[in-house]
Amino acid sequence: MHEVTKRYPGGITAVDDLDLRVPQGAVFGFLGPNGAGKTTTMRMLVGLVRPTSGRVSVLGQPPGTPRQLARVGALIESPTFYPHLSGVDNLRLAARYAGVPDAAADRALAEVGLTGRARSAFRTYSLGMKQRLGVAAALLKEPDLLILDEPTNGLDPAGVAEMRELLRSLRRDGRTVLLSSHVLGEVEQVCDRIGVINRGRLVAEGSPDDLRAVLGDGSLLIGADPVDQAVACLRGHPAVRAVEVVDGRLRVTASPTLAAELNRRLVEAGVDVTELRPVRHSLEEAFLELTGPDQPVLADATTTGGTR
Ligand SMILES: Nc1ncnc2c1ncn2[C@@H]1O[C@H](COP(=O)(O)OP(=O)(O)OP(=O)(O)O)[C@@H](O)[C@H]1O
Repeated sequence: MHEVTKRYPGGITAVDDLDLRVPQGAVFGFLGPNGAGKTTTMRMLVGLVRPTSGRVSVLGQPPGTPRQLARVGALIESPTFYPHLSGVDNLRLAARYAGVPDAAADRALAEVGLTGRARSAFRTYSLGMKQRLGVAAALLKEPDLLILDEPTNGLDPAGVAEMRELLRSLRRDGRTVLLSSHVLGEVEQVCDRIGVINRGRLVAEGSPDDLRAVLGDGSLLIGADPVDQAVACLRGHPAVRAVEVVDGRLRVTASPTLAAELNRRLVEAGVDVTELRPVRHSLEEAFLELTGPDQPVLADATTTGGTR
């Protein structure tokens, strides 16, 4: 999508000049706090909401057309399943509705790991199983793009773990998935790329490592003897922003890529280095920084070869 803005009647700008490209074969995490504009964006991708301005193209086609919808599987609203019917019967109904053979229901159930409970009534499913059945419904048409809006929302830790495993297997199968979440650890663990959205704007985009990197230095933990001499030596280095002593070790605010150089300097200064390891930003820290009140705009949404 290119320069897409959505203003709702009443004046709320839910999406603000958004550029987004999802590379084919990637699991793309769309991360943002509540109200950031994720659902609105996803609804625009399947033609449920019309953008106020800008261009949306999904798999090379405008959203919401029958040809486009045939290639996209979406779990945006909770799907309605009949509580008294089994998982497989619910899916077979959905398959008929989608115009695909019954066998697609069995295949999709296997893909989400529900074959063992296929014949149990939907009402007996845990929330996590219900959610995975929703993903199975979205997979019925063997879509080229799968859109999942907050698939882990409301799940208990076991349900979250199962969903994570499912997302990993979709990734292994080479499926293109756009997934929204505010569950940071989940996105970090299953996504190849992450776009962070805040107040309708893309504030950062890249791999989980890219996101940590753009947030600056990170730090290094160094065990050194004598400590005072090590502190004096490192404070003199132009790329070191701060040195603190924590529990007898040095916490050095500097890029982890400087590890070898700092080690050499210390040794040359006659300091024994007993330990040296990078302390990386967690994605959570990155996310909170990016979605805080004074967040920088770091988006580089110009990746090539996109699905849209
Ligand atoms: N139909 C609507 N009419 C008016 N305002 C809306 C409508 N739908 C969403 N909004 C507003 O647009 C903004 C973005 O909402 P959206 O649901 O897209 O965000 P979100 O990132 O998906 O958040 P959440 O995680 O809470 O669902 C919010 O301020 C929301 O109140």
